[in-house]
Amino acid sequence: MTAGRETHIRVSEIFGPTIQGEGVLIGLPTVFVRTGGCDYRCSWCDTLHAVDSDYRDQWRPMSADEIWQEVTRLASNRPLTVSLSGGNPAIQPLGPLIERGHREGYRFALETQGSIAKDWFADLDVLVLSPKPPSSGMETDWDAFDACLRMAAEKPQIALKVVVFDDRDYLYARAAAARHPDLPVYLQPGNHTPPPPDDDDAKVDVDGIMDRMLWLVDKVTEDRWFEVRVLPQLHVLLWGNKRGV
Ligand SMILES: C[S@@+](CC[C@H](N)C(=O)[O-])C[C@H]1O[C@@H](n2cnc3c(N)ncnc32)[C@H](O)[C@@H]1O
Ligand SMILES: Nc1nc2[nH]cc(C(=O)O)c2c(=O)[nH]1
Ligand code: SF4
Ligand SMILES: [Mg+2]
Repeated sequence: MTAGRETHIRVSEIFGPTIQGEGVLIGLPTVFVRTGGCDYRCSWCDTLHAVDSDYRDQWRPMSADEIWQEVTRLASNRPLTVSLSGGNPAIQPLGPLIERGHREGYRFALETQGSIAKDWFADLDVLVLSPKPPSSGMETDWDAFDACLRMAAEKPQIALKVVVFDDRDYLYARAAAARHPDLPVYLQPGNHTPPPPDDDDAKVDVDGIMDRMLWLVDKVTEDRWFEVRVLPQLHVLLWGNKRGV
């Protein structure tokens, strides 16, 4: 691998401004930089076009400079929060991009499952850690997760976000929250109708997601779990399974 390639970031898509549809920054205008490639393969992943290597030919190695030009063009040079997602963006060398954006007054939030720790996590403004519950088919490596927290070194704002499909997932979320009593926790009802990567118009069962949302609200209130927040994926309610929003 050449030195140049090591500094390049594999990008699946850059889009926005839109609003952040999930978790701690919900509703906030943002531009997304979605990287390509993931060390996980969750059974219900809604972003397979940035995970499955079948879509590799759609991912482009870009320099921090090239990405920055596109972000600032989309934002009309008005500083905003940039959301880094994927795939697993922690695989990519994002440090120089964050440094560049900070110099121009932008903020950075990152979404990752917590399986890979990077020293540049400490430069983020917001770190969203989204460990994966049993329904995903993935196993959580809590040592790796703890390494992510150590790398963040209490500098960014940190939130836990757990997708919940069923009772086992809910119990997993409770255990994850108990393990990290100082972190704010967001529960997100799973979308059981994630898009096949090639079908932008794939229908979403919004009623089904709302049923799961209501079930989750019942669970937390019955359990007197009063520190948690329960939020649907707002962008899915607004735009369904459409890509790039
Ligand atoms: C596509 S992932 C990319 C970032 C990173 N790989 C992660 O999982 O945190 C962004 C967020 O979408 C969530 N997500 C993925 N598929 C979903 C689905 N079918 N329903 C609800 N949330 C989903 C993930 O759990 C994660 O919190
Ligand atoms: N609007 C909007 N909000 C989001 N929050 C997390 C997203 C993601 O796919 O990581 C996402 C996304 O794709 N769009
Ligand atoms: S970790 Fe995130 S991007 Fe990777 S497969 Fe799971 S939900 Fe999709
Ligand atoms: Mg998404």
